[in-house]
Amino acid sequence: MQSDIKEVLITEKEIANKCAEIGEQLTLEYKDKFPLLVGVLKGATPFMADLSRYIDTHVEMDFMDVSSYGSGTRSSGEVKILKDLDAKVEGRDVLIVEDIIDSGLTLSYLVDLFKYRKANSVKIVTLLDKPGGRTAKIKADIVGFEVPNAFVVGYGLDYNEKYRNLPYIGVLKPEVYSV
Ligand SMILES: O=P(O)(O)OC[C@H]1O[C@H](OP(=O)(O)OP(=O)(O)O)[C@H](O)[C@@H]1O
Ligand SMILES: Nc1nc2[nH]cnc2c(=O)[nH]1
Repeated sequence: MQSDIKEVLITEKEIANKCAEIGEQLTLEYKDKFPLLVGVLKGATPFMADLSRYIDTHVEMDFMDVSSYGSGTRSSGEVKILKDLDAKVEGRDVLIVEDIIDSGLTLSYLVDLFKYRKANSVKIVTLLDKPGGRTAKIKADIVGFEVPNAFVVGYGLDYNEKYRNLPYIGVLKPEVYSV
């Protein structure tokens, strides 16, 4: 698997340090608020797992599966709910935990949905931000790293369901992409 990687953009150590730093910030921000952490499946699972262990206050953890990507590297532009939350959102301080904001379509859909469901507050933490890919008007409250306008894989992010289990973020060799 690792021989398919052209370049490592963010190392395992850099990700771990960032999770600790953001976790500390969230601990202060959500002290005594019992926020609802919403992990967006499947890509955000490693970040949700690692980040949550650095938040030293009570949180509720739930997951939602929405998809705007079919197979490959292009957004279909249409967001579908594949799995909804178990938790009720009304009155809650919601923190959406994402692996990446690219076009912004997934997150702008989720923010609107949680506001419609009467959340007390809706914030976004994303490990990666790709501002060059943006089509929707959306900004994360907390960003781990900015990445260039290239398709990245690893640490939850896939290419055709592979590479999610890479411990770092990287870019694939061109010959790996199917045409
Ligand atoms: O800003 P956007 O252009 O909407 O892209 C971001 C979304 O795309 C990826 O999810 P994907 O739909 O590929 O599902 P996955 O996490 O299950 O791979 C990623 O995990 C984000 O949720
Ligand atoms: N794997 C992966 N999924 C994405 N979804 C939106 N942008 C990306 C990206 O760069 N890589």
